[in-house]
Order: sequence, then C-alpha cells, then structure tokens
Amino acid sequence: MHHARQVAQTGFWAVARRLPRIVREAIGVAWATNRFDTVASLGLNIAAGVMTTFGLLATTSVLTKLFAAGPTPDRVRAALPALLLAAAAISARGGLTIAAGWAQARLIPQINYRVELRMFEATTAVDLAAFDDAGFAEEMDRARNRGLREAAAIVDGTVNLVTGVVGVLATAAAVTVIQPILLPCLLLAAVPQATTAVRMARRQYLNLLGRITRRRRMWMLANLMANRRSAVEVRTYQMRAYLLDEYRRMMRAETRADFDLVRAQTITRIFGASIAGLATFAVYAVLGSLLLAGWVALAAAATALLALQAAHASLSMAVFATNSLYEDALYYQDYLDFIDRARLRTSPAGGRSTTGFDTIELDGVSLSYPGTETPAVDEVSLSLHRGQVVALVGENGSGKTTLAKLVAGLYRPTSGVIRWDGTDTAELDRDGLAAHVAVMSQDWWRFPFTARQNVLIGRYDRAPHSSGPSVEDAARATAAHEMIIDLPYGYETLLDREFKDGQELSGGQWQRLVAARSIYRHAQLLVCDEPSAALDARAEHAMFQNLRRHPDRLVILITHRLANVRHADQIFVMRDGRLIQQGDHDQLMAQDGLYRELFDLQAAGYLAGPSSRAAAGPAS
Ligand SMILES: Nc1ncnc2c1ncn2[C@@H]1O[C@H](COP(=O)(O)OP(=O)(O)OP(=O)(O)O)[C@@H](O)[C@H]1O
Repeated sequence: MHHARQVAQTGFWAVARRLPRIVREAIGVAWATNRFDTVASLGLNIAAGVMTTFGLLATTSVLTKLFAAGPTPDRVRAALPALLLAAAAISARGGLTIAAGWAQARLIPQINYRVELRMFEATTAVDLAAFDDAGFAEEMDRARNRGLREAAAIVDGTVNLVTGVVGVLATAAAVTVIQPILLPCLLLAAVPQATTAVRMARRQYLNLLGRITRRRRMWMLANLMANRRSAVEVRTYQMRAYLLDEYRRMMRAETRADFDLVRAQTITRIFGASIAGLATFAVYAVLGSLLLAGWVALAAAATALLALQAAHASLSMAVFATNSLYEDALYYQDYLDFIDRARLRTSPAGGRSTTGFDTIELDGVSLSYPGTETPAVDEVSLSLHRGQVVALVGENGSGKTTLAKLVAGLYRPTSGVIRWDGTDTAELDRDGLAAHVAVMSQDWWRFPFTARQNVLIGRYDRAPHSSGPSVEDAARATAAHEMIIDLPYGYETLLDREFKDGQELSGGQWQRLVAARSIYRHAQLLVCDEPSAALDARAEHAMFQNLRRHPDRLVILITHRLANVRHADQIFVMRDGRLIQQGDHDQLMAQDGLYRELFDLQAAGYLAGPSSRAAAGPAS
C-alpha cells in the first residue's frame, strides 16, 4: 500500500510533470524495437498535423472568396484554386494518417514480443531462492498479468498523445491566424477533461492495488475448480461446495469493490463533463460576441468553428492518451520494477570456469528460507568425493532436500562455504557449475513434451558424438524403455492429455522417465531425491542397480527406504537441519543413534514373521 499512497497523492500537475518522462521512456522502447516504424509513426502524424493547418487556412480562403460580393459564378471561380489546395491538403492528411496508423500497428506486436522475451529471460535466470519470497511472486504476477502489456500501451498512448497535441497545435496555429483571442479559450476548455481523466485513472489504480490479494486468491480458486490435475481430489474429497462458497464470498467482495469504483468514477465523470460542457459553451459565446462586435469576419468565424471542432477531436485524443498513459505507465512501472528486482535476485554471470570436481566440501553451511526463524540447514560441514555414493537420511523436514539443493548450487548458503576442489562455488561461473549437476527432484514437473523430448531436455544441446548415454540407453537404465515403446507413438508420444493424441503416464512411469532424463544428462554430480518413491519393486531394483558406484560420478541419494542406502560409502543422518551422525551402514548400526532406530523400525516391518503377526493381534 506504500506505492498506492504515493499514487493517491499524485495531483494533476504531478501527472503532467511525469508525462515527458513517460514519453521519453515510450519512445526509448519503440526506438530500441524498430527505429523505422518509430520515426514513421511520429513523423507521419506530425506531417498530417501540418496538413491540417494548411487545410484550415485554405478553407478560410475558400469561404472568404465565396462570401465576397459579386455574381456567384465569379465567386466560385475565384474560390477554385483555394478549394483545390484545401482538397489536396485534406487528402494528404488522410493518406499520412493511414500510413502513420500502419506504422503504429506494426510497432505494437514487435514491442510485445520484445517485452515478453525480456520478462521470461528474467524469470528463468533468477535464483531459485527468489521464488520462496512471497513478495517476489506477487510482483511477478502483477508484472505478468498487466505490466507486460503496458509497454505497447504506452507507445500507443504516446503516438496518440503526439497525434492529439499536433492536431491541437495545428488548429491552434490556424485559429491564431484567424483570431488570437480564441486561443486561450481553446486551452481553457481542455483543463476539466484532463483533470477528470487523471482522477479516474488514479482511483482505478488504487482500487486494484487494494484488491490484488483477493484477486490472486480468486485466480487460485478458479484454477482449482477448472483444472484437470486437481479434478480428482476436488471430487474425492467433495470439495465442490467448499470451493464454490469461497469463490462466491470473494466474488461478493469483488463486486462490491467494483460497484464502489464505478460509482466514484461516474460521479467524477458527471462533474468533469458538466464543467467541460460549460467551458465549450463559453468558447462559443466568445466567438459569437466577437462576430457581433465585428472583430471577426463571417468567413473567419465559420472556419474558427471548424477549427474548434477539429481541435476538440484532437484534444479528446490527447486527453484520452494522457489518461491512459498515466495509468499504463503506473502498471508499466510494475513491470520495470520487477525486471530490476529480478536482476538483483539473479547471480551475476561470469566467474571462474570449472571442469568439475574431485571433492566437494561444505564448511559450516547454513540456510534459512526467507521469512523463517529456524534454519532449514544448520552449520553442516562434510566432504564428498567423486566416485562415491552417499546418502542423506533423516525424518521429514530434517533438511535433506535443502542440503542437497545447496550442494547442487540451486541455493546459496546464508552462511558458510561450499568448495569444489578448494574453490568457493560462489566464485565459479554459475552456468558452468550447473552443467556438472543433475538433480532428480522430488517434485518433478510433467513437461508437456514427447517422451523423447522429456529425456532429451536433460541436456538438449549435447553434441551428437559427445560422451553420455543415448536417449534409449538412459531410458533402459531406469526401466523406462519398455514402457515408452508400448506407448501409441513410442518415443514420439506426446505426454499430455490436454493435447490431441496426448497420453497420460502413471506416477511411477513418470518417475522412470524423469530418472532417465537425469541419467541422460550425464553429470558429475547426480542428486536423487526420493528417486524410487513411486516405483514398483522391479523398477526400484533396476534404478538402484544403475545408481551404483561410478568413478566419474558422485551420487547423493535421499531416501526413506533405508535398505537402499546400505551400500552407500557414507551415510549422513540429519535432524532439525543439523548433521547428527555420519559413517557407513555398519558403523552407524554399531552406534545407538537415530539411524539404527529408523533402520530397525523398517527392518521389523519386513522381517515380521507369522509369530509376530499373531502377537500383534487380528487388526494387523
Ligand atoms: N521453499 C521453502 N520455503 C520455506 N521453508 C521451506 C522451503 N522448503 C523447505 N522448507 C522448510 O525447511 C525445512 C526442511 O525441509 P526439507 O524439504 O529440506 O526437508 P526434508 O528432510 O527433505 O523433508 P522430506 O523428508 O519430507 O522430504 C522444513 O521445515 C520445511 O518446512
């Protein structure tokens, strides 16, 4: 609301003072997008304005000749050259306006394209940690939903403003030649319109800002109610009435806010329109008095009326453009602010290049998520070596995933250092480091691509003969190959039922495919976060066969199925973000600690024979 208060305090003159900056910004955007179309949009409109002045002056000349004394044929003949001149000026103006409109219409899609690209260049480069920050997400929504379109809107508004102002100036020039006293009247008529427009824009902006949280909630609810992925749970938990009631409640509040806005704007509009009407009436009264006093000839007065009408149209255009420019610039500022904020949340490119690692060392590494008091990872120090398979174990929420993400470079530690062969990873080139890392994430995304693309995107830019498994070999390694060739179009099957001929995979089938992708990536560090959570016993066996020791690779395994970590070189046990035990399976089983407790609990489940089942009673 800090931003909103600032907007509320912006008066008419502050808006006017802001205009040059907005116009400069808009021309900058247009210029950077396409110079030719920018010059054409503005230049042709200015030329059209000059033609308006010529046309009006030629019209005065025509009327003067027609209203002169003498026989009508003579008067018409005398008026003919001026008439031809007026016709030529009006035709030229028409042609120039059409050409300017063409250039302006060409500019818009080019600007949209450029701005959207800039937005998604920013959202894809920003550090993962930014997405944990609620403020960032809200700014991103605002920039995406509205700000994104406003670059084109401010360019459009600027061209319209220039066109309107040039039109007013052109008619003002003609009016000055006819009768200078009419000029201040013309300007006076403009003030009420401008004030109304600015007030309305400011109100609307304030109103929207106050509603943004509710709107986000509605958008989220709307998504839950009309989404294939949530459809199952909405039905099984009979959430329909709950969601609809919540939506109705939000809608009622939204509608009330809409009504308030519309009422306030209508009052402003009535007030503004009345004053504008009075001002126009005053201008006509002045013109009539001048005519009666004999200060203006009838021909000049007639042209002045035409000029006033033309000026009114141009003025409306300029005021409307000012209105939308002021409003659009506010939203566009959201977009610019977001781009700036995203830049601040993006680690700089560059840094030392890396060919990978032999040893990764963590030295007192901690990480606190934004807005949380307790660190998710707390002062962890450990060493990892290429060629090893290590495991992170611990209860839910103990910090395993966070620690793995830190090692993978997805998060930067809040304190402490992570070193690759002695070099602080903060000094290494971000993309260079990421190239050596593959993460089989716990919350993977179902990319709506074909099966082949889903594996290939693991390293889509891999050179044809470089080392690493083929797509098929990677799929075989994770028990995904057979499943893929059974699909209707094999590897070319599109994996999204929302598209024609798309197919749906089961959770376990997806997990095999995701695993194939990270194997295909062929990286030195492979992080597997619950890689077998959705797998059947055979697929799980195949998967762990494949995650065995390999001299070129460090595997970090996170799993709650402790049978799978028995053969790990090192097992790190975490609790509340801290590393509480480490060693291999035998060493940890020899200690009386959390690992042995968790392992024994699971083992008991498998080893339970008929006698223990009987002892547990009929419910088991
Ligand atoms: N993006 C986030 N923003 C804020 N807090 C988070 C975020 N991700 C995790 N946390 C918190 O950090 C702590 C550690 O979470 P983490 O996911 O690392 O645990 P985990 O050991 O992998 O758990 P699990 O076994 O359930 O996967 C938890 O208290 C969790 O609530």
